[in-house]
Amino acid sequence: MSDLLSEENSKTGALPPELILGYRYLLKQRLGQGGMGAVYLAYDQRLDIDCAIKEMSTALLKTEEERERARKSFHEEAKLLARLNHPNLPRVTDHFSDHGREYLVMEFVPGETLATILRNSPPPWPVADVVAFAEPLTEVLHYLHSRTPPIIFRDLKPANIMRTPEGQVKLIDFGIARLFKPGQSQDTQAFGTMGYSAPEQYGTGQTDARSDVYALGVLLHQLMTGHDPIAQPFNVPLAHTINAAVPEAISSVLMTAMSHDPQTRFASMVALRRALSNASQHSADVYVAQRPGTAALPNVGYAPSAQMRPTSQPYGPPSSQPYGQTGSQPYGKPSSQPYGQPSSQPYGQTSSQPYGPPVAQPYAQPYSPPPPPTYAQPFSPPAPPMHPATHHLQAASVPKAKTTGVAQTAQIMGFLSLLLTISGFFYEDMGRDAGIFMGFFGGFAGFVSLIVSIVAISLKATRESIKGRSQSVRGLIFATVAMVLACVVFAIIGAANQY
Ligand SMILES: Nc1ncnc2c1ncn2[C@@H]1O[C@H](COP(=O)(O)OP(=O)(O)OP(=O)(O)O)[C@@H](O)[C@H]1O
Repeated sequence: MSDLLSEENSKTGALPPELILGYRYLLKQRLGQGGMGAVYLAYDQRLDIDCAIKEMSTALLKTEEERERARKSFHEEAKLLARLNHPNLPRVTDHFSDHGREYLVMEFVPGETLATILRNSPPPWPVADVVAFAEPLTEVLHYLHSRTPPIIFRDLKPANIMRTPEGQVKLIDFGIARLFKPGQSQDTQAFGTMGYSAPEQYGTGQTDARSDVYALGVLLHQLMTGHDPIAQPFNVPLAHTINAAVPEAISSVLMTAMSHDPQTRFASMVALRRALSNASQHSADVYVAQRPGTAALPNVGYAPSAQMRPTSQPYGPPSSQPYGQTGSQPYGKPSSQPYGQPSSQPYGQTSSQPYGPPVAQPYAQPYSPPPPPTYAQPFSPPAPPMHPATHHLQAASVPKAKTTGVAQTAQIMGFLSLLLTISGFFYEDMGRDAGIFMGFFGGFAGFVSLIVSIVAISLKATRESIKGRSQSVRGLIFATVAMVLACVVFAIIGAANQY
């Protein structure tokens, strides 16, 4: 034991269960192991709750000066992280040093990493689910970018995103471990994962919010197409050329996000989110066409599905990450491990492994590469985010004419009835009888369009189409106003008649 904790021992992740760290945290099991450190599930004896503890060692750093600098930066960054408060980030609650190692204590996030989810439910996922999944990510990244000073995540990838059984998404790795990697402590030096990280992270360029925009673009592209970004970093084909179910408008948004030149990317998460939302609204009819056939992972964005519920683990809350399959890659190096293949360096293959043998990962649905992509337009200047003419490319087979047709009729009828009723107000010019006729006819037409609007809203396909929904609601409003105005016209004409 003393050997495991000796300051010379650079190995992390070897602490046994039942060990008490910092006079407070009872170790339960190891959750993951990366290049620079390990993460444990522990029990906080003071607060009576589970927590996750990240362990990092300074032993790889050569000089005492470097080690001291890393320790100092670690405690400074830990304090910065402790000030963060966002539902999509685990709370950082403590940090301490013990036997030459540094520890960061944070909220334990039950559930699975996106890397694990992808192995069990390989992409492509339904476009609408990916857009829903992107929402909390854009929110939390915007939160980080709007801190003072801004926090750039810089290593957004499936292994650093967790999803709780309730469907909540959390970013888990702030890259604090880079401080313990020789030569990686400066912002200007390479830090990230090849394939996901923006080109400027590997050159002399300074990273900013747009570097995270790039990584999110890559991730969403992977979820919508199944294309492995690690295979050919910085050369991602247009999403709709790999998966025809991706509307061109969304494909174009992703291309803008993944532009090589940060200047031509979306400037912020807010801009990316807005563009995605616009593109998906305009493609709403396309979604209706896609969803029945492509629901590979229903409700992946928020609601827990049986597929994603963690299996029970010997120690308390579940970890679906078997030992040795961290899914994370050393920073700055291209990965040689595509998703869906087990790690080539599993822990626990020897009997001396403190945590027992590794759990076999069920690779029931191994990653199958997408059809050979066409690199027809790799990184040509991004097209404008929306192409209205192409939004209906996939919609030929949708019962669109019927559904949005009803909604459209409701809207037009409602509007006409409103015009008729309003013209009743001009009875003095038209004559009393014409005014009564307009009021009566407008009110009656309003009543009919009210019924048509209610029918439109009750149709499932209309409800699923954003355009259909808004048309029916407009029809409903026009019709109601027309009926109310018709009553007003009668009242006015009636009153004028008495005098
Ligand atoms: N707060 C947390 N709650 C639950 N599990 C966590 C938490 N943080 C990390 N984990 C688990 O530990 C694994 C490794 O975590 P993390 O990504 O922070 O370390 P790493 O891959 O070693 O990172 P680094 O890139 O910093 O070396 C994750 O894949 C996840 O399964």
